[in-house]
Amino acid sequence: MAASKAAISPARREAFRILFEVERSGAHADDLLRSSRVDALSVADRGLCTALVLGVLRWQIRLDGMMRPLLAKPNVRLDIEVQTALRMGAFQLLFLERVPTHAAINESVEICKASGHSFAARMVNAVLRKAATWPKLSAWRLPGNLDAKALAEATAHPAWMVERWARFYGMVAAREICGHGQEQPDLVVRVVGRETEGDLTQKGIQLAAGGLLTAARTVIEGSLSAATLTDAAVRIQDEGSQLIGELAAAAVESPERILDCCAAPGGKTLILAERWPLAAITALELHPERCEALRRRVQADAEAAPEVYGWIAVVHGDAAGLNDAGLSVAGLDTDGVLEGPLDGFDLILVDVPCSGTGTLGRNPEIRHRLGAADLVRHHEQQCEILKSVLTYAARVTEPGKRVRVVYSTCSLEPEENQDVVAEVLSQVEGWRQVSLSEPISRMSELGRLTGTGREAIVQSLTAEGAMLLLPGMSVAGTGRKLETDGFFAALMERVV
Ligand SMILES: C[S@@+](CC[C@H](N)C(=O)[O-])C[C@H]1O[C@@H](n2cnc3c(N)ncnc32)[C@H](O)[C@@H]1O
Repeated sequence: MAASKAAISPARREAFRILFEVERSGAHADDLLRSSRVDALSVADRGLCTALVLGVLRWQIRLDGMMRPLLAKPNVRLDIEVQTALRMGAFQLLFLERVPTHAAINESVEICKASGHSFAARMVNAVLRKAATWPKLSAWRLPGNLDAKALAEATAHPAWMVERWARFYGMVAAREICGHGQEQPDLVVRVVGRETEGDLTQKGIQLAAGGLLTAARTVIEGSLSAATLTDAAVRIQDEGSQLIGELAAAAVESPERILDCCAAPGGKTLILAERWPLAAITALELHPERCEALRRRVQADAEAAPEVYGWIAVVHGDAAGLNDAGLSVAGLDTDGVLEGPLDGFDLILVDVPCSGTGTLGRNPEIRHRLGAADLVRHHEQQCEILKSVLTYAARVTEPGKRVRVVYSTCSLEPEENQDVVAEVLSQVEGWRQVSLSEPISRMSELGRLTGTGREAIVQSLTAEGAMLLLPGMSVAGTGRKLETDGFFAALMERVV
């Protein structure tokens, strides 16, 4: 329910609306923060709104744990509106140095009333007055010597998640992952076209070199509104995600036909197009709305930077059903520019839907929704997609022709990563896993990796030659930490 009283500042009103929606409908905060409503706020209000939304979601487990004992009935589930007003108030009191105590408390009380929950206003007021006496957490530092459960509590992560990371990757890595999950990730962009960096500087946006990739830029000053993004052909995309696109692009020396199997919103499709403007790219997406949005995006980007786009066909279809249905112009809803049959691919990217546990800094709400049982569901869906793609690719490719497939996720969970690759390779004939070292060397030779980028990737290679980027990890010999989301990529090829 919207909170609309004038006594509530626009930033807090919008933050409340987004947090309510995230909790009620399962929407992603990141999507809602990029809406035109947020764009319409002043720069300062946009900053406060973003800090409130992401901060509350990051610290929610800890905030709830601190406030629960103050409630008359600590185990009763509060209405979302009341719970959200409490979380917003407590977050401001504990983490935001420049928000006056009275503003944090009074506006939370007003939000509670304006959302139709006047009966809870006194309780919200009393709990937040108590919270105002607690020591600030804004200079938060992780204490040493924590076990996984204590680490989870200190960093507001679910214990089951942290216990798994500690088991798979060790306590040092678990600490780094959790620490990264509590920080605001860098805003990273990819600037496409020739004069756009200069355009951005004129608009007050300052960029610095990327950490891993020479084509990436970190925004160090200024605010990117939707208008800036459209005008300047600049795309917001985490560097880890850009890296997967770059790795896929470097997996085959000179691909002519590329299939991007799970393509929307299109970040990696557009990198493939940028790197191989002469290749015919088919971007497949299951969900009609996401497919339509991708089609519009491809069109807009091609108009903004025509020199880097060749042939991209956006196709609505199911990667898990490829082997039965195949890809055909007639059977699928295409953008009408297809020529010839959709087969004979030499490069395929399978960027499957996943739990997203590598992206908790950017998408903090994932930790509140995901359960251990969801990993089983993801694993089954991922195996189904990869198996369908490998079987289909082998069937439609001429004998003797090499096909390479990059499988990727933004998950840190073995069930979604190497377990999927191993299980599917044990079920299909004629495919093997190969090391990513060759595409990495190619990227290095082409000057696409920074020194830190090369170190980070080499350090992240598994025994099978897959890559697992753990967010927050220290990059050996550079004194730097990995600032990107976590990603997994594995390369497979058809045995010829
Ligand atoms: C991780 S996202 C892909 C991100 C994208 N590659 C990018 O870089 O922007 C996974 C996408 O796969 C789509 N998807 C899910 N199941 C699918 C299926 N069976 N076939 C095709 N696409 C699917 C989802 O709707 C979602 O858009």
